[in-house]
Amino acid sequence: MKQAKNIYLVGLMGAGKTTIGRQLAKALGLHFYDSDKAIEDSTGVNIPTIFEYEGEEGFRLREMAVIEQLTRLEGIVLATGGGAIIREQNRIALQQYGFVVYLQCSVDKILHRTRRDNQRPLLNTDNPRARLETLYAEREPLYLSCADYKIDTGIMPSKLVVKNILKEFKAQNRS
Ligand SMILES: Nc1ncnc2c1ncn2[C@@H]1O[C@H](COP(=O)(O)OP(=O)(O)OP(=O)(O)O)[C@@H](O)[C@H]1O
Ligand SMILES: O=C(O)C1=C[C@@H](O)[C@@H](O)[C@H](O)C1
Ligand SMILES: [Mg+2]
Repeated sequence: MKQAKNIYLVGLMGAGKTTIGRQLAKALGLHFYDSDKAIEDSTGVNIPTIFEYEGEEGFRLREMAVIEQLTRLEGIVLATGGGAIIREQNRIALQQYGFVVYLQCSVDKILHRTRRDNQRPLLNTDNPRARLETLYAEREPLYLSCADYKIDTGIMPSKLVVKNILKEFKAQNRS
């Protein structure tokens, strides 16, 4: 079993990566990073603007560069962008350097959580439910393929999600 010093969170938009990631980092005394925020900080613009000017492809290239940088750090909790696992290079880096947790969440819950937010360009469509269902179907196998642990964030409070992840992370570090 691997003994990772980092926790990397993967999962769809609104699954809770930022929320859970911050709490995990606090509990473990680790630094928290968010690949979306790192991209925004380095470009000085928000994600919808990057999509507008560079398209999804431009965004994915930036995301890959940021993940390459962040996976060099040791002792961090990293919330990855919802689509980071699309690129094989990212999946390999995440698997290699961290304990990867897939935050699973139903489409219904995600729609509810993201209903008032317009910061997610892929959901700015006439039919966000259909879009999410497609993304879920396409990405679920990829999330699972690189995850060391998965947990459903739609059925329990974030505190309990954090408690379960901490238990698994500590167990893999002991074995
Ligand atoms: N376990 C949970 N139970 C209830 N609500 C939650 C839970 N986890 C997160 N939320 C809520 O869901 C919303 C989305 O969570 P968050 O922003 O952490 O998702 P995310 O995975 O980082 O999304 P993105 O990929 O778009 O950055 C927030 O309003 C948060 O408070
Ligand atoms: O699911 C996705 O592809 C995305 C999720 C967000 O975290 C951002 O990375 C961006 O909006 C794209
Ligand atoms: Mg987030």
